[in-house]
Amino acid sequence: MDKGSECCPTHLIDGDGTFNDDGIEKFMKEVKLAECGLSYAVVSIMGPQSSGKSTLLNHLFGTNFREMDAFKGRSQTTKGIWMAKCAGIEPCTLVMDLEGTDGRERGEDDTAFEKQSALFALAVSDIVLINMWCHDIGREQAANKPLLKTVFQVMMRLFSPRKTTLLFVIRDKTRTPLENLEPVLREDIQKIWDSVPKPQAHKETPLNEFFNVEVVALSSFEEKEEQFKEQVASLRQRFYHSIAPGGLAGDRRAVVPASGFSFSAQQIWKIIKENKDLDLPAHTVMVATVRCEEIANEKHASFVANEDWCQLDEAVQSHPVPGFGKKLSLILNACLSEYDAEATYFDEGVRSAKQKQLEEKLLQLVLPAYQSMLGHIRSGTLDGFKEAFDKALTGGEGFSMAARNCTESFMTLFDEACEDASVEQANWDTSKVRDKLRRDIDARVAAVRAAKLSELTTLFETRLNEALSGPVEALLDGAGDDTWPAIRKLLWRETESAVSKFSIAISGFDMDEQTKGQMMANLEDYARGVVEAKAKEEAGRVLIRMKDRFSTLFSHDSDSMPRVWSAKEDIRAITKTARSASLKLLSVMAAIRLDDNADNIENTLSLALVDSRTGAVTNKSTTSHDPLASSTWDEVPSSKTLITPVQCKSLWRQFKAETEYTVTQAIAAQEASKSNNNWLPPPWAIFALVILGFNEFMTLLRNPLYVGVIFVAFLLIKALWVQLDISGEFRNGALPGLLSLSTKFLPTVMNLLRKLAEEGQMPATADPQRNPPPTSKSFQSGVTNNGALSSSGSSEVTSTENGAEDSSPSIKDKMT
Ligand SMILES: Nc1nc2c(ncn2[C@@H]2O[C@H](COP(=O)(O)OP(=O)(O)OP(=O)(O)O)[C@@H](O)[C@H]2O)c(=O)[nH]1
Repeated sequence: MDKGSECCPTHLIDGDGTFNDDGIEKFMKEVKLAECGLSYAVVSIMGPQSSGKSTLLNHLFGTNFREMDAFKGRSQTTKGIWMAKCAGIEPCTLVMDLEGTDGRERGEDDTAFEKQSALFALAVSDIVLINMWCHDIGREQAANKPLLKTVFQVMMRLFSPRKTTLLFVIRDKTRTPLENLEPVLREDIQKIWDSVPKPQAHKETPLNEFFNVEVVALSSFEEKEEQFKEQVASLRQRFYHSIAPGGLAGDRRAVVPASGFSFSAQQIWKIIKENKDLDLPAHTVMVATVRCEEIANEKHASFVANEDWCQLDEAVQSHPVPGFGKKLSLILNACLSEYDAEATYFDEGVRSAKQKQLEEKLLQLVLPAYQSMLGHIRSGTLDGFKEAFDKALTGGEGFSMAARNCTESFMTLFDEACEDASVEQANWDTSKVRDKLRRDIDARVAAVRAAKLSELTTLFETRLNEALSGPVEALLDGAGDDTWPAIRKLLWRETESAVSKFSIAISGFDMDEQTKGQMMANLEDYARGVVEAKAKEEAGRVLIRMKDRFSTLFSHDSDSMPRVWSAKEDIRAITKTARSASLKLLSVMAAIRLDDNADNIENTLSLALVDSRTGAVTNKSTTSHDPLASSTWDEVPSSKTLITPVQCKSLWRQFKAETEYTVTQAIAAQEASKSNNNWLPPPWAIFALVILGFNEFMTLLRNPLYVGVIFVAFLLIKALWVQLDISGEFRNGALPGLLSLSTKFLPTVMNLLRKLAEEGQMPATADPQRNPPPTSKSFQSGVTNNGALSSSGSSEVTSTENGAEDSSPSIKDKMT
């Protein structure tokens, strides 16, 4: 017999009924029971004390249970329950050596432990060996009868018990063949079965529904050791593949997977100790629940510590991980597969429920990482969209087309990326993230659209501003009858052109007609606004413009040459024309006329401010009705009024006051011109003088002395004329001129004579070469010097001289 490798038996339950938790765990690890799944069997042996049970097990299974020393006498060696692994038997077979029954050590009445251990053995074992002496068969007082009774009684306490094989091992068989012994034994067993009180449900249940009864007889180990060993070797064969169909083991209902064996045994013993009934199927579920839970927790913990998962989790915090879904699914699958592999033999319902729980727990654990991944995908897609959209717009693609194409392609990219990130085990919904992305993309499109439209609007507004401001200003500057029609024409033309170009420019923005119409209307309004603003601006400068226009027309003739206020100029008519032109300007500036509505402003103004019959300004304050005493014009809305009637009146008054001086100056200049030009006698008098004075004139010409005297007299008179500023004195009238001259005449003559005397004395005292005698030229310059001297002595004279120069160029001409 091949005993294989022996290992030390473990004391599973001690004599006091204490379960050896640590011992069984250690034992399970030693024999690697957890790896066996359902491929293991449990055998236990019961029987009277010192009936050679340990001896049989050691020979049968190659175990190392303590045997009683034959030479020391029959006393109890096995206390409680021991467990060992059978050597060299497949599948893995565990064997339990139970404390012998009927022991003197516990006393006659202490059968509690016997019952408990019997129930434990029946609950845990597939095969129960019942060791009995051959000579007990058929005996009324057989040692194993109470044992069998106990076995059958406790069997009733197992709900839906598994069918256990009871292998009766008849020890020290006699010459009586087994064929004769077995029926007697079975009869004994049946009798005991019948005598056992059963619950109502099992009153009629036959023995073979609970037990497979097998019988084997062995020779005495002590007397016929060789035969004993041979028979044991033969019996051992029956334990090979005991759990296979038709094997020695009973049915395998409610069998606990090997990894749950220790826990199951522990719980069964606990229940037995508490003297409760043992519901094996419920127990199996309980064991499965606990074990599956344990396995699931172990797998969860190992997943948390899994290196691949940790790396993936860390990576996804900072950046998107390509193939995230596949990688995570693989790690999850590996973990769940490990769970399945370990929990596979436990109750199906419990196992799958726990697997689901584990899966949920794991998915809960990885959810934040998945969400991070989705966040990366969303933000990455949005960034990509922005870039592609901007590029498409820069590349000249139409706005709507670019928005649609980019949106579609990037939503598809998002869906693909989500697919790549999706975890096989989870059915997570990405619609919320997708919706958010869609909203972000739409918001971006809307923002870009608003910016582009605003850009376009600003561009067209700037163009309109440039196209309208200058020309409108120029048109208003030359205010006339055609000003507003021309402005209207300009406005219409520029607006039409701008609106049609704007319409083409915004056609790519896929806008509804209403919005489009509104935008074009806004542009039109803007154009009108530009014109109106310009008109307002010009209206603010109307007084300056009026004065400019007045002075331009007043001071320049029809050829734009500066006027000389000679006598022939009609100042009154010129003033009237210039004022009318200024009034025209005022009437043009008074209101905005972009709507081609006729108004009566010009007429009202000219009637109210200029009296056409007399050409003089009418003083309306004296009349009963003043059409300008109003703040609105008839037929002109106040929004279109630039200068109200009252303001016009006030402006006109100011204008008049400020231009009056110019007119006065002109009149004065003309008067001066007239008086300057009147010093010569009339032509007929000159003609008469020539005719009548011809003889005297000829006499003078014939006598050079006369000519010299006349010349000196002329010079003297001329000097006096200049000194006395005779033309200047008479400018203010004849009488004031005569009075002024009468007071100045004598001193001036005296002064002249004194100068002449001084000049006459000089040749006698001075070097005649350095001071030559005065010639006619030096005398003339002396006159000039006198004038200069006089000017230094009398500012009045200087101003008079200057005045003469200014007002009478003819005098100047004569002087030169
Ligand atoms: N007559 C007889 N004696 C045997 C046989 N086998 C073993 N013995 C003897 O019986 C005595 C008890 O043997 P164990 O194997 O210790 O018996 P046990 O039933 O395990 O004893 P406990 O564990 O104390 O209940 C030993 O002295 C053995 O030599 C047998 O087949 N026939």
